[in-house]
Amino acid sequence: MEQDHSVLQRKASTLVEALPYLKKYAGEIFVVKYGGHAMGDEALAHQFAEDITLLQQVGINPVIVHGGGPQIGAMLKRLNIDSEFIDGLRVTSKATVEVAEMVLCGSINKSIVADIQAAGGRAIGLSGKDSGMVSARKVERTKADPDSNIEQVIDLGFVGEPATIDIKIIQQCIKSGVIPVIAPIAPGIDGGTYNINADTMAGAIAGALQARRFFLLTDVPGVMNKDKDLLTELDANEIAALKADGTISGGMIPKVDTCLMAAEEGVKGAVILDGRVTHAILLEIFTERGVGTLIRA
Ligand SMILES: Nc1ncnc2c1ncn2[C@@H]1O[C@H](COP(=O)(O)OP(=O)(O)O)[C@@H](O)[C@H]1O
Ligand SMILES: CC(=O)N[C@@H](CCC(=O)OP(=O)(O)O)C(=O)O
Repeated sequence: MEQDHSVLQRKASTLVEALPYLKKYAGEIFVVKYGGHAMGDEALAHQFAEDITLLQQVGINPVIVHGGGPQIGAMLKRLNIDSEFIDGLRVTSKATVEVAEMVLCGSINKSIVADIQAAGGRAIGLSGKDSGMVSARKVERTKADPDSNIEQVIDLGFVGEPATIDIKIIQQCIKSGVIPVIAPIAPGIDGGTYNINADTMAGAIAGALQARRFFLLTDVPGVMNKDKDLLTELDANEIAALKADGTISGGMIPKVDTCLMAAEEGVKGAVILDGRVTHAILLEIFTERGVGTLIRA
């Protein structure tokens, strides 16, 4: 019987296509934001861990920052704690931040680490609290009152954004061949614990590390227009217009903002892409056209 070589040939041609990229990226840091919606499926989670391990094996230095919004939401519901979002940020009471820390630094962080270990890689779970990596400042939001038009401060509670980032512990992990897996929880300058949007945390870390690439994995193909067509590239002006007319809303707001900030800080490729697609990261890195939305400064 004649053998069908087509599958092998396809694999070989993909590998040949990938070779120039492997050389180009060897020794570079890639920050990957792994979103709560993208990690819902167990098989995809294992595949994500395998892809990350493969990147490390070919000489790239992956750094993972993860979310877990839906998982925090589910736990809050079980505990009968109400939760609401303003501009993609969870209003965070004292009780909510306790749950966020438990879910992010506990179950989610450890399950990503375990998946990477099972895939043959080495990983360590950290949060902004560990080794003084991140300190947070409280996020301020204002909104104009529709009647008086006077700006009013909205209190989001224990929602923070990175104020300082010390990259030493991340660099030490990379040097030791260990993949850092970072949860978006950090101590405030006031001593409290702050819940940081994972996109914001990831972009700040990508900027501080001067990462070569920054990937935000989510549950949509990228940024889409009103007709649901994928927008393959966006700059700051286009993003401002899409936010102003409401095309970009909710959880997509912190994503585009953090990509812009990372790009402005020197990250060369900030991309929002679909974490539900098989081997999404590999397709983005090792193909000429890539997938998702590339954000330019
Ligand atoms: N213009 C847009 N294009 C794509 N998604 C958008 C857009 N505007 C808002 N979104 C919403 O942003 C969501 C992704 O953000 P989020 O739910 O916070 O994901 P994650 O958990 O991956 O961080 C999408 O599922 C979609 O509902
Ligand atoms: C302040 C804030 O909104 N924090 C987020 C942190 C987790 C997160 O960002 O998770 P995803 O990336 O899965 O959305 C939250 O509480 O949901």
